[in-house]
Amino acid sequence: RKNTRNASLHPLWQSPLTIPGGTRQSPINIQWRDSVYDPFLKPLKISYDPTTCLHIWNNGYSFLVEFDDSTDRSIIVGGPLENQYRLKQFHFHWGAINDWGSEHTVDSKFYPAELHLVHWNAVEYPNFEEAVMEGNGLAVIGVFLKLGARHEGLQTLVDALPAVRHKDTVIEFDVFDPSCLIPSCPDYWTYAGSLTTPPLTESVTWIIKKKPIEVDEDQLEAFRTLLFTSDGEEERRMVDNFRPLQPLMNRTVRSSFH
Ligand SMILES: NS(=O)(=O)c1ccc(B(O)O)cc1
Ligand SMILES: [Zn+2]
Repeated sequence: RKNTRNASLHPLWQSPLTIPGGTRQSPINIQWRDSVYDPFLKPLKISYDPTTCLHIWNNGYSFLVEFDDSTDRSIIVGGPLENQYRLKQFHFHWGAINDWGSEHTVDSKFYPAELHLVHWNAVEYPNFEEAVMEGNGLAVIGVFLKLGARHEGLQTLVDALPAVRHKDTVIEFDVFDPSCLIPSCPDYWTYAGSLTTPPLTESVTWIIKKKPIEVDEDQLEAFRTLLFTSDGEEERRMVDNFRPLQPLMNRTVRSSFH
């Protein structure tokens, strides 16, 4: 029988690789020499309250650490942002092997994994679901992970992963300060983009940190022990949960540094 599968569907998400009519899709390759230094970009100010941490869960795409976003206790402000944004969750994307795994690339180089800290514009919108639909609704900080020294802050997450091995499992996670996962170097790139998993809405101001954090092989391997599948289903290892690169189209990537 002719393969009638739609070749442009991404195997992982059974969704279009590109949004028809999409002009600001993510992820993209960041060509360092094409990025434009913007002297008006402010430093990004990050203030998280570790007690807003709620739980870790496996949603079948990644594992997410979710936060209480009912108040302004965990927020970011400044950088390219006109308002302050509330932290809702963070999660990762990674590969089956260390040669790939990140969603964004820098000069076409993949990192073995990428952290996304997802925030929404609580000044202009009543909740996350509304903000997801708006061009300035979300701000996601991207942090690259590279193979190196063991990351003690990440280890507390890694130790919890066996409890969320299957899709739709969740465990309580009372105190965690995600700023330990963000490099102290203030340098970042920023551009207008989208969510990288469905609903792929073009509502994200991306803030990609120039410096990666270091994690060790065992910590990356721990990510790869997670499953896309629910308990009782045939096991499929959660790896390569990153979206293919999307066209830059009519966008400029700005840098906060020379
Ligand atoms: N991978 S991502 O940070 O672009 C992202 C964030 C949130 C959601 B979502 O809440 O559906 C989807 C993708
Ligand atoms: Zn993501």
